[in-house]
Amino acid sequence: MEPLVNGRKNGSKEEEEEEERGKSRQPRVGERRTDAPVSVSKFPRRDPNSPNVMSALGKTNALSRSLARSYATLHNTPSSSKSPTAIVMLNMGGPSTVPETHDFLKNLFMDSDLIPLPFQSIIAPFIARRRTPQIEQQYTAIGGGSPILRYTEYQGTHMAALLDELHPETAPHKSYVAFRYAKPLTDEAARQMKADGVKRAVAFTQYPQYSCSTTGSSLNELYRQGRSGAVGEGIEWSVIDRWGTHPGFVEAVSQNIEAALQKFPESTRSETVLLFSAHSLPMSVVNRGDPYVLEVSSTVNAVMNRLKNSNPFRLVWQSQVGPSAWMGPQTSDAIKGLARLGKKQLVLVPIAFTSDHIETLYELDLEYVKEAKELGIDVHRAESLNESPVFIRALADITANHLREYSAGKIGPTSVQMGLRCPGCTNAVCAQQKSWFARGGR
Ligand SMILES: C=CC1=C(C)c2cc3[nH]c(cc4nc(cc5[nH]c(cc1n2)c(C)c5CCC(=O)O)C(CCC(=O)O)=C4C)c(C)c3C=C
Ligand code: FES
Ligand SMILES: [Fe+2]
Repeated sequence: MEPLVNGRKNGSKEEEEEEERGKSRQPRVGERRTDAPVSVSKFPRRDPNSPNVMSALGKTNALSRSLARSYATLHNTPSSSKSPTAIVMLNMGGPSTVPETHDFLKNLFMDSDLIPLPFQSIIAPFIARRRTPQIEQQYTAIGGGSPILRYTEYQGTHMAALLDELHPETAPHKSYVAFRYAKPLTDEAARQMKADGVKRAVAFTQYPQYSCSTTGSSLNELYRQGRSGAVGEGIEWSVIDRWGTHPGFVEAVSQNIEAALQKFPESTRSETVLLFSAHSLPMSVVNRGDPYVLEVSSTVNAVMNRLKNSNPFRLVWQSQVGPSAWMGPQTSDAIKGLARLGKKQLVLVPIAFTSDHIETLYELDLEYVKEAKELGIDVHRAESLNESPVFIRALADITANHLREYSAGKIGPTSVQMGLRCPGCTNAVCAQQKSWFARGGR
């Protein structure tokens, strides 16, 4: 981002003209819009000739100014004395620095919602210790840690700034990061919310597609914290539990795919295979009735519709851990298979995670891209959503719609789909969590 002066850039004539022109166009991230409800058309299509999404959207002085206008909110300091509406960004997190890797892995292997192990409290620390050197080496290779916290904070603060304008009735809004395995953990977010005197909170999963091993685990933890009073008393909770086919999210992903496709010669571009890659799930979880595989497939379908099926595609699965059976085909095997079938051009598309992390920066960029190149394939990866203004606008749109419909009594605290447990679920906490949130956290 460009440097800001007192939260606002020095105004130039060019900027003023841009502002004047802007009165007749769609608002950009952080810009005020009071005349109409948020709609799909506000997720602008990118210019296929421009090099990246930011410039296509006009990463202009006006955008910098509009972001600057929200500077106080960026630092998450609600300006009024009214307690903020909390938007709790749920995600797994990652070690921000290499030495945090062990604690991250220990928390991860201790989570029986993710990996149920016999004698978990004894075996989990042992596995975490054994796995730490290899994973530390991967975080070192991607620059010394996971960027998930940096991106989640960026996305959350910018989303909250937009929300103040899109839904002033519940302003001020403040985003809180609640990671499941890395700092800031859910209890840290709870402490901050309690200190801020929060009375209304939205649990907003940052996994677009629902899995009981990801969003479900985060909600179980939030339920434990909420029930214990750690977040404060008398909070009214609601949940945004999935949004894998939201038009703004689909648009943001599609724009990044289009940008990657531009890197291929026009004459052969349409032959490029789009390989959507999502974190795999153990077959035991799939067969329990977990909705993730179906929901990731729905995202892919929506993206391909938005791209007017311009290219052949497959959905493949990466990052399986351990010896048990996982959802396939594995990304690595799919690349080898496509090479064998004579495919020469490939775009790898991360589809189940919204910011860069070890799977994109290490597994896709360092392992699979290298592997594909060695097999004679020209390969590019679609960028992760990271700081995409189209994506941040989508986050704000999802939340504003949720708050609006909830206030109007059109929806309850949880989605209809969230009420249904997996047919094979034997986890009592899932039942307690779902009914606690369905009562608005009471
Ligand atoms: C949608 C995303 C993810 C699903 C679904 C998911 C399921 C899942 N994961 C494991 C085990 C591990 N995952 C690990 C890292 C990791 N997982 C995801 C996302 C999903 N996991 C991400 C984004 C990351 C990396 C975080 C980062 O900062 O980069 C790890 C640790 C790394 C390693 O040891 O390989 C494990 C272990 C299971 C068992 C599972 C489904 C049950
Ligand atoms: S495992 Fe899916 S609801 Fe419990
Ligand atoms: Fe994982």
